[in-house]
Amino acid sequence: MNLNYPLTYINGISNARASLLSGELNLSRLHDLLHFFPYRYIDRTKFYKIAELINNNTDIQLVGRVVEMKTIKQKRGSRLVAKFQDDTGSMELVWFKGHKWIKDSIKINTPYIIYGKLNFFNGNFSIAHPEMELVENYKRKRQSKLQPVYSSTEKLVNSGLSNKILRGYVQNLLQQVYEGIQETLPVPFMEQYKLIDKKQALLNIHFPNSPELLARAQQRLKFEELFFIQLQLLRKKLIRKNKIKGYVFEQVGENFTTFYNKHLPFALTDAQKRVLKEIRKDVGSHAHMNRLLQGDVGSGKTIVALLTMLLAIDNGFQATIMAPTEILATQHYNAIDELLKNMDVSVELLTGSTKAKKRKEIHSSLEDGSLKILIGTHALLEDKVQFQNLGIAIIDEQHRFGVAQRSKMWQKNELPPHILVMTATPIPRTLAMSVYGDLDISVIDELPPGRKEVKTVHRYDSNRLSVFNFMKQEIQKGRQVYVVYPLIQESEAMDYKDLMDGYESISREFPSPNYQISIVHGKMKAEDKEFEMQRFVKGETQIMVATTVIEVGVNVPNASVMVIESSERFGLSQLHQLRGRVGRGADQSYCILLSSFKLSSEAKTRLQTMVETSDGFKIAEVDLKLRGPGNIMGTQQSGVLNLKIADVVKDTPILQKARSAAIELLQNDPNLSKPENAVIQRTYSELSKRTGAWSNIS
Ligand SMILES: Nc1ncnc2c1ncn2[C@@H]1O[C@H](COP(=O)(O)OP(=O)(O)OP(=O)(O)O)[C@@H](O)[C@H]1O
Repeated sequence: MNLNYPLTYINGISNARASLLSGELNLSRLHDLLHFFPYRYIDRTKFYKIAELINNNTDIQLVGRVVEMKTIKQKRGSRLVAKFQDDTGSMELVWFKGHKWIKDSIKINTPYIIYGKLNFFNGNFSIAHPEMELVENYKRKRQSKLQPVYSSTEKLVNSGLSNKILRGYVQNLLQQVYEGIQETLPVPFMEQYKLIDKKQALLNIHFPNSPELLARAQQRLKFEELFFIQLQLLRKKLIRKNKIKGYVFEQVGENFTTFYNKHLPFALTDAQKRVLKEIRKDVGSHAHMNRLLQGDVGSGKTIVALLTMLLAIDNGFQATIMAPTEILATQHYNAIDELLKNMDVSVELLTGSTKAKKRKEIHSSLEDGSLKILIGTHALLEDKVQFQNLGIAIIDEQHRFGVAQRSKMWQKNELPPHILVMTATPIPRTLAMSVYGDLDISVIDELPPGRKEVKTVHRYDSNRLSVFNFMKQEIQKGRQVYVVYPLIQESEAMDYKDLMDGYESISREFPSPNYQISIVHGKMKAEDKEFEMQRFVKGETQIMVATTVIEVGVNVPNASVMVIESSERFGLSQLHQLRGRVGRGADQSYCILLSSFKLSSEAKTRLQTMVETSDGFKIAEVDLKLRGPGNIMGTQQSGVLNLKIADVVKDTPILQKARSAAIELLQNDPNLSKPENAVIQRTYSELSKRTGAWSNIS
C-alpha cells in the first residue's frame, strides 16, 4: 500500500478520527503514523502485589479479582467504585464516566490483569479508569512485552482516542503495510554499520520483541535520520563548492610578510598557526571560503583576522570586519589601527555615529580602492557603501546577524567575497555539525601562553561588603574592576533601576577623588558610551559599572576583577563571555558571581559550572544540556529541532558515525549516481521533496 495514502486507509480509522489525528498530532498520511514513534515503553512483564505498593504515582500492573462494586452518588453525577483484591490485599478501582456499561461488563470474582496510574488518597491506593483484560484472554494473545506509549493531547484523550486505541491503529497499520515497507539503505551499508533492516526496525520501535531489539531499532532509525541530514548538509556544501568560485589570494606579499616578520607583537600559538593555514588553503584555491572560526574568549582571533585581511590586500583586494555593536566595532578598529601603526595600510571605522563628512570620505575612498580595510557595524550594509573589490568579509559574532544580512554583503561584488565568521561563543561540536554542517569549521583551542585561569567564586548578596573590600585591595594594586548588572528586556525598567541603585551604592562606597567610576548602559548615546569606555580603557576610571553591553569582545588587559550582580539571572554562555573580559593580562584575575539565596536547581548548576571550569566548550555542552538545542543561537534555521527520534545532545556517538558515513559515501560517489547507492539516492530525493524536517535545510 502506498504510504502517501490518508489515514482512513487503516482499518478502524473514520474520517472524524483521521481529522482529529491530523489536527492534534499532525498525522495525515500512513507514512506519518508509521514514523510516529513512541516516546516511552511500559514493561508489561512486571506485575505488582497490592501489599508491596508504594506511593510513587507510576503506572502499575496487577493480577486480581473484582469482589464487589458500588455506585456512589455525588453532587455532580456519580462514580463507580470496585473493590479489587489479590492474595496480598485490596484496593479501589474508580470510574467517573461510562460506568453503567463498565459495571455490566466486569465479571465478578474472575481473574483480571489491570493496568493504570496508581493514586494515593486518604491512606488508600486506587486506580482511576484502569485498562482491564481477562487473564484468559491475555494468555491467548501474543503480547508485546514492552508496550509503546505515544504522545497525545488532552483533546484526543477527551474524544476517547486513548493510547490503547492509538496502539491498535499502529498495529493495524503495520499489519496492512508491513510486507510493502521499502528498505531505505543498501544491504552492504547496513552490514558495514551494523544496522538492522527497516522492516525490523519499524516493527520493533512500535512493538518491541525484546529490550535488545528495541535498542537496535532505535539505533537504526536514529542513524538513518542523522545520516540523511548530514548527507543533505554535506551535499549542499559540495554543490556550493563546485558551483561558487572564490577569488584566489595567490601570493603572500609585502604587507603580510612585513607585518609577520617585523610587527607581530607576539609569537602565534600553534592553534592560531593551524587556523591560518586552513584559511590560506581555502583562499589560495579558487574555492569560495565559508568558514566558521570558533575560539574561546581571549584566544586571539583578532590577529588571525588581521593576517587574513593582509593576505587579501596583498592580492589587490579590500577587506572588512563587521561587528554587532558599536563598542565592538570601535574596539576592533582601535586594536587593528594600533597593530598597523607602523604599516602603510589604510583602515577606517564606519558606524551609525560616523559624521556625514567622514562618511562621504569613506564612501569615496572605498570606491576608488584607496581604503583597504573598513571596520564597522550594520552601517556597512547600507547601499551607499560600495567596495571597489571586496575580497574578504569577516563577520564577528555572527548569530546576531541574520542570514539575509550575511548574503547582502555578497551582492556587492562580481564574485562573492570570502566569508570568515568569528564566534567567541563556542558551539558544541555536535551542534555545530548539525547546524553549520555546510560551513567549514576552524577552532582555536589554545590560549596564548602565560594566561592565568580566572579564579571564580560564588557569593551570596549578604557578602557584598567583603566583595567591596576585595575590590578595594585590587584597585590598590593598580587594577581595574567591572561590576555588571543584568539587563533583560522584559523587565527593563526594573533592571535599569537596579543598575542605577547599584551605581549609587558603589559611588558611596568608592567616593571620588580616590576612586573614579565609569558607567555604560544601553540607554546612553553611542558617543557617551564610547567616552566612558575610553576613560576606562585609558585607566582614568578604576570601576566600570555596566550592563551586558560589555559582554562580547571588550579588551582591557588591566581589568582583573569581574563582579556579576544577580548572576543567577544570566545564561551560561553570557556568564562565560563576561568572565572573558578579565584574565586578559598577566595578572591573576577574579570573577565573583553574586546571587540571592533563592536559586533554582538550574541556576545552581550554571553557577557551579562556572566555578568548576573555564573551558568554553565544556560550558557550551552544559548549556546545551540545560537549555536544549532550540535555545542555542543559530539552531532555529536548522533541521535539528525537527528530529523525530535522534537527540543531538544524547546521540553524539551516532551522529559522529552517521556523519563519517555520509562523508565516506560522498567521497566515493559525490552525485549518488553509482548503482549500489540507488537506494540511498531514492530515499534522499524523497526526503528532500517531503515537507517538514527537510524543507528548512534544503
Ligand atoms: N599568540 C599570542 N600570544 C600572546 N598574546 C596574544 C596572542 N594572540 C593574542 N594575544 C593577545 O590576547 C588578547 C586576546 O586576543 P583577542 O582580543 O584577539 O581575543 P579574541 O579571540 O578576540 O577574544 P574575545 O572574543 O574575547 O575578544 C589580546 O590582548 C591579544 O593581543
